[in-house]
Amino acid sequence: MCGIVGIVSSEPVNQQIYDSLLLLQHRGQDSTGIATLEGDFFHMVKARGQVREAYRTRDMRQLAGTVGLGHVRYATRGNAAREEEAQPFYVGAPYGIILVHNGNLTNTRELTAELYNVDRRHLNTHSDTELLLNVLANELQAGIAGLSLDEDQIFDAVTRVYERVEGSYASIALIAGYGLLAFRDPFGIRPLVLGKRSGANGQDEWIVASESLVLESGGYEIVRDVRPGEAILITPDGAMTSRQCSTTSELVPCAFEYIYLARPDSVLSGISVYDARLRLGESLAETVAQEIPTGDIDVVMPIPDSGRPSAMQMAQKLGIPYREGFFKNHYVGRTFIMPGQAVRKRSVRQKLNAMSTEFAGKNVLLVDDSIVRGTTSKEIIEMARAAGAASVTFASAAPPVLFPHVYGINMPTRSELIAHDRTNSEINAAMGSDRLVYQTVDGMNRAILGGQSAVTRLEQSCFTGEYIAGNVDAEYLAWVEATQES
Ligand SMILES: O=P(O)(O)OC[C@H]1O[C@H](OP(=O)(O)OP(=O)(O)O)[C@H](O)[C@@H]1O
Ligand SMILES: NC(=O)CC[C@H](N)C(=O)O
Ligand SMILES: [Mg+2]
Repeated sequence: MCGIVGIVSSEPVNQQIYDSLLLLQHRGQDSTGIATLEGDFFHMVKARGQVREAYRTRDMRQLAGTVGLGHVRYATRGNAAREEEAQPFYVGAPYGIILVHNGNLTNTRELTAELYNVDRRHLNTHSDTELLLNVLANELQAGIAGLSLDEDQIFDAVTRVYERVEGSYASIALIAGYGLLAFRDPFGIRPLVLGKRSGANGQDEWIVASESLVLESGGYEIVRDVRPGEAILITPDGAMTSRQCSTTSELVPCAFEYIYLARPDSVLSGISVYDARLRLGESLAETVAQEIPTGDIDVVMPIPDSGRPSAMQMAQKLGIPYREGFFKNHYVGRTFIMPGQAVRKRSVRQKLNAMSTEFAGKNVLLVDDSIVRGTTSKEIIEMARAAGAASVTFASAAPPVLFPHVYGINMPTRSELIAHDRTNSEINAAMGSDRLVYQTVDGMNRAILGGQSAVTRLEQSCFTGEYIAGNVDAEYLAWVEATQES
């Protein structure tokens, strides 16, 4: 999961893109980049770290132009620390293309070989985004008849990208001289939302971004989600056209967006993230009520931040007081998306502090959105006990994470998942809790999909092991595990 944004405006876009990236920071903390198109020229600034520390005033001044895009990275392929892998990526031919990508490609080995052996293209990193850009460039090049490029040629090139590339990819590109191109993989695994507003001169101004909250904050009307398998082309003067470029498509958005990744105030594929989290809490409360006798729990407590909506709803449903016992240092950032286990472990302690007065002598029910490696929960349970809790029950609003996630969330190896190959009581023992309750897969589906009909199924491979896109088999998973860099 990364955050992406692209804007076509009647005014300079540098500040708007910066502001949008700040709003998407929760989707990636490794590196960030902004590119703008001024006439036929691109300007680009990329840096490691978070948005606030990455850009200087002189960088912002350099980013002239009324069309642009930006990225915050959470690495899933390649190396989080390598600055050359920060996005956007650029190729000089044909025309000059700059691209950002949220997602993860699954046929990178095949694409790497084809790009070298057949297309004669040089790759300078291990990033799958560089592959995606080169496939797009190659297909654009293949479709050129004369000197210039037209709409049909661009859309046809995207159709060929869909035929060659597997995995998940919500993507935005700038093509020098032509404008902005956005496309979303045929399953729409990662989110992409389209918005519009009227500029000071009456020109239509457009935005495409990972999450709807960016559109609302910029004063854009939410037009719709970019459809799975669709491409959208916007010229610098604000003319928008779209085409369904994939012959097959079905919207199957990633369940983990609703559980953890997205901000609660976003609506993705027509489903409010906040409402989904409330419903996850409601469904989890039903399981808790079946497994734990009433009166055994004194208080329900959330693990901030993402566990909060589910915990609130659980407390209400169970009729047990809701209390906040852990307080968060907001300057630490999200722990799960940090690269490397040592830094993740250290950061949990720096980030959360247990307030003894809330724990002393109490039987607490701690609620988190998910347990992945168990880094957060182990530390937290220890902290709750040290603060005087009489007993600690832990509840996860997501089902056990049993399988690697290969579509844009960095949980690639089975051995690092605390639930892998363990029974519930073994996980409970490994975490150090007195009792452990998980959401069921059915409960999760009902909760996230509840109350709407546009989405009928979710990408939920990390819970079920069923991979919808690409040829993800045992051999592939073993290869991913063996080549994981960060
Ligand atoms: O089992 P683990 O491997 O520890 O991963 C799961 C934890 O990581 C996330 O928190 P994070 O600190 O990233 O973000 P948050 O502040 O939004 O909860 C998530 O909310 C869980 O608390
Ligand atoms: N989380 C993502 O969307 C990552 C994008 C891309 N796979 C990278 O590693 O840079
Ligand atoms: Mg958390």
